[in-house]
Amino acid sequence: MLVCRSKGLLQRLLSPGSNTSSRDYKVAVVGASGGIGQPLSLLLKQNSLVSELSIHDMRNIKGVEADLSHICTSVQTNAYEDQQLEDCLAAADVVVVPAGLPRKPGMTRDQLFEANAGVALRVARAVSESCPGALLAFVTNPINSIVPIAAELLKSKNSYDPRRLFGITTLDVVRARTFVGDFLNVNPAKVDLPVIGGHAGKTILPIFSQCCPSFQCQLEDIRRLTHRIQEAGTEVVNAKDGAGSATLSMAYAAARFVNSLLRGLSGEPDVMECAYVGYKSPCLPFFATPLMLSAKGVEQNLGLPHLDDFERESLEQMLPELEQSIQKGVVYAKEKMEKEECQQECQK
Ligand SMILES: NC(=O)c1ccc[n+]([C@@H]2O[C@H](COP(=O)([O-])OP(=O)(O)OC[C@H]3O[C@@H](n4cnc5c(N)ncnc54)[C@H](O)[C@@H]3O)[C@@H](O)[C@H]2O)c1
Ligand SMILES: O=C(O)C[C@H](O)C(=O)O
Repeated sequence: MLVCRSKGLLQRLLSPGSNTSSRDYKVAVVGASGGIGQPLSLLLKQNSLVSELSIHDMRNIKGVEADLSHICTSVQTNAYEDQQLEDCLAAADVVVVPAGLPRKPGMTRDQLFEANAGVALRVARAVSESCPGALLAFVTNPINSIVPIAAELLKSKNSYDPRRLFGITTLDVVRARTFVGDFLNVNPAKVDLPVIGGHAGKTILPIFSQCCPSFQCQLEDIRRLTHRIQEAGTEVVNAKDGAGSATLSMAYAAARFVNSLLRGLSGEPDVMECAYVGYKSPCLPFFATPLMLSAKGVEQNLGLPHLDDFERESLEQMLPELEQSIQKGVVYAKEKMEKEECQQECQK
């Protein structure tokens, strides 16, 4: 008799590729014991599109599993320790990665590069081995470099599909909605506005000219709101005073993004999110824009929204920094992979 841990997995074995009409997905969370990973797993445990939640971390993952297992939803949770990453990711539909060090006050996101770049290589390699068709979404900072690193690794394994690799920038959108909601004294859930570029300081660019509801205000107010959105992460880092960066709001934003990916996978039409991708990106090889999602991952890159003069000027100003961050990731990945190849040759 065929015994299968997950309904989703059984279905995929019986009719591979049949998932577009199914609502029975396996989601893997890498870094699930962390400040983001735990509340994100809690939210995914309540998602009716998920049948299996596979969680991985280098520490304390069994404790997190025991805790989650006492929650009465039908989502089955399985935990994997450090060396079991490939098992954790086997046949996953979506892999979401909140693994890696967070900032402390005074640090830039780029200063996390050395600590976190290896996470991108390790997870991308495991995805290429265990679930090459999965949608892979990184939370890990510095996002602007982490996604290009993962892309290089996947290319080297012939598993790169730019429709399926994402840097999650949803928190910037969530913040933009919240701050505009406060400013206009309206429900933030009713506010819609795109945020483009990347995810660090001035590379985060909210497009107020496309805000719905539209509003008229002084350029000074737009500058102030833009600056607050660009520095919102630092606001939380400073308020936490050394205890880490945004975790709860990020878990909310990542859970929302994963839900949108799953809705796209399940064939729901018109699912849109802004995210940092390398599929038909305007301006640079990787760029956050509004996207239409589908069973393919990105169905369509909706490109740059219409920009006013202030937004066009801000876009021009961010491009050199974002380009440098992308290049830094690409160079790191190439050098690291070359070194590994050399070491393997030497060992033969
Ligand atoms: N994209 C965004 O908008 C955004 C927002 C907030 C935080 N972040 C980033 O998310 C990351 C995580 O933040 P946090 O507050 O949850 O940090 P945290 O330190 O609380 O948790 C990180 C977890 O990752 C685990 N980990 C580290 N390396 C790993 C590996 N190779 N494999 C598996 N697990 C690994 C750690 O054991 C830890 O449990 C940071 O890099 C942070 O800067 C991004
Ligand atoms: O600010 C950070 O370092 C975490 C995250 O990128 C955020 O925007 O909250």
